[in-house]
Amino acid sequence: MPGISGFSAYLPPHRVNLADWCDWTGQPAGKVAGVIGDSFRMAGPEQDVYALAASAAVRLIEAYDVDASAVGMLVLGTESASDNAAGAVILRGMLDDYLASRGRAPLAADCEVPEIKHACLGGIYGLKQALRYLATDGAGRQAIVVSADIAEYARGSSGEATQGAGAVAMLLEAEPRLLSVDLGAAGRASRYRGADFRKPFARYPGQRTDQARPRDFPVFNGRYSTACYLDTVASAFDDMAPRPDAAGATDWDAVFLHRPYARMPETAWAMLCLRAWLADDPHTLRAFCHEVGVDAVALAAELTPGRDIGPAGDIPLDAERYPATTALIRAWRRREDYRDVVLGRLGPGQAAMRACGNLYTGSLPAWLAAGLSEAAEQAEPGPRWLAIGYGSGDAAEVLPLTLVPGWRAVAGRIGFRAALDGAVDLDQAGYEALHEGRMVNPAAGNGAFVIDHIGDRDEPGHVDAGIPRYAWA
Ligand SMILES: CC(C)(COP(=O)([O-])OP(=O)([O-])OC[C@H]1O[C@@H](n2cnc3c(N)ncnc32)[C@H](O)[C@@H]1OP(=O)([O-])[O-])[C@@H](O)C(=O)NCCC(=O)NCCSC(=O)C[C@@](C)(O)CC(=O)[O-]
Repeated sequence: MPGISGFSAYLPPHRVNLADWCDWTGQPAGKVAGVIGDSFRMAGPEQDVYALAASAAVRLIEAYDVDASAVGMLVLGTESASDNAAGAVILRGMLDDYLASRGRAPLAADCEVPEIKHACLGGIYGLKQALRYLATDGAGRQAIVVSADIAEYARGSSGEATQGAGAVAMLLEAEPRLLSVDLGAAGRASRYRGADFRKPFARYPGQRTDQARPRDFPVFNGRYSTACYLDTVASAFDDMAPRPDAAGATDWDAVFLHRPYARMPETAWAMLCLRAWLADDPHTLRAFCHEVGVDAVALAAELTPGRDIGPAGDIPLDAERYPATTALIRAWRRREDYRDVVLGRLGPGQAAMRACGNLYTGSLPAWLAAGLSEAAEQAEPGPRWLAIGYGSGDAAEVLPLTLVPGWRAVAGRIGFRAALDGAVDLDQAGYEALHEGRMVNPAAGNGAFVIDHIGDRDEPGHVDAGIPRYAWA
């Protein structure tokens, strides 16, 4: 069964500490630390998403001594594309230049180079495409999948604390050295709803200039998007074929979910656990509902995926959309068994992830990489892992994974903690400057791609206006 043989991560050095950000903005530090995390990274104007992606891919090639000529597919999953023609081929160009500068062979001439977009799910869709390639016409080859994004929200919006930037590259093989991926047992779901989270161009073709937005930041209904996440993840979970080695619906050794901020995966997993509890032992769940004053019938209705979650709008989950579920989860958090059943099953690597922010497509691969790095230092982690990807718009994928024999030595090469090193903390002026696309001290470099210059020629025979040229610095 094909799967994952390596991970590498690249995060740009500019860092915003959320405690500082709370001081600058007057947001409640206790809530932000409890719900969101510790910090996030920002790309400087000298780095676009292709520079981030190539920086992660170079780390992968070096860490796993990849023979680029054996790579038959290079996929880029991103929702931060700055070129609407092609994307992964730009990444390919940077990798070929890097390899040539070291006297090494370029990527194979027959390497496929798709860029895939579906909000935060593009990298997981890319992973599935590459696994199918390895299982069919790409037999005997390797594939690289890079998930890279720059997650920015307008200042003053509810998403501002959940920004981030970075890239995670994965090496895939038919005989994986870290995790096999059981595509045959995977679950998936998608549906079209109203405006949960979109990124229309700042000025839509044909739109009047005075109606244009200043930047193409996301247009989103934050709290509505959390309800979409919960509902579609539950649908994809139900779509998963039962595995013979999984005793119960939630009987996994470690679960990893798309992680826009710390609390979101916890709530989603707690809800999936409640559904399993309702199916396996409705009597004790009803008794618990009674004890804490939650309507058990309303709870059962809320736990059924695919129901009408109402129109988009800024309503908290505990108001009209999931009142019984959130009340019960809050009560469950105070019980001892919540620690084992819910928190104890969420994957390792969470402390490292609190420092990352939302990496959009890179968020779930980063958690897997952080989890493997941390698990490699633990006694004997259980082998049955589950990855749950989600992308607004909205769609979810559930992938059963298995740690393969010998994974520990290979996980030691991921070095996720090292990828977090070298951060440069921003002050308020620096944060605001970067957010507005102005240069503060260029912090990239020391082994990363940067934009060297942007072409400006627009004459016959010499047209490169707007096309970035990159340098390895
Ligand atoms: C998601 C929101 C709206 C959350 O914004 P918010 O203001 O934190 O929302 P809230 O008021 O509903 O509170 C959330 C939690 O904070 C708790 N809380 C309240 N007060 C306190 C306090 N004093 N101390 C401690 N905790 C406190 C509150 O009780 C609740 O916890 P719960 O018990 O329900 O889990 C915001 O972060 C946002 O707009 N984010 C951007 C959108 C987003 O991340 N959506 C997530 C789902 S969609 C997704 O993941 C896809 C995405 C975004 O990554 C994009 C893509 O796919 O491309």
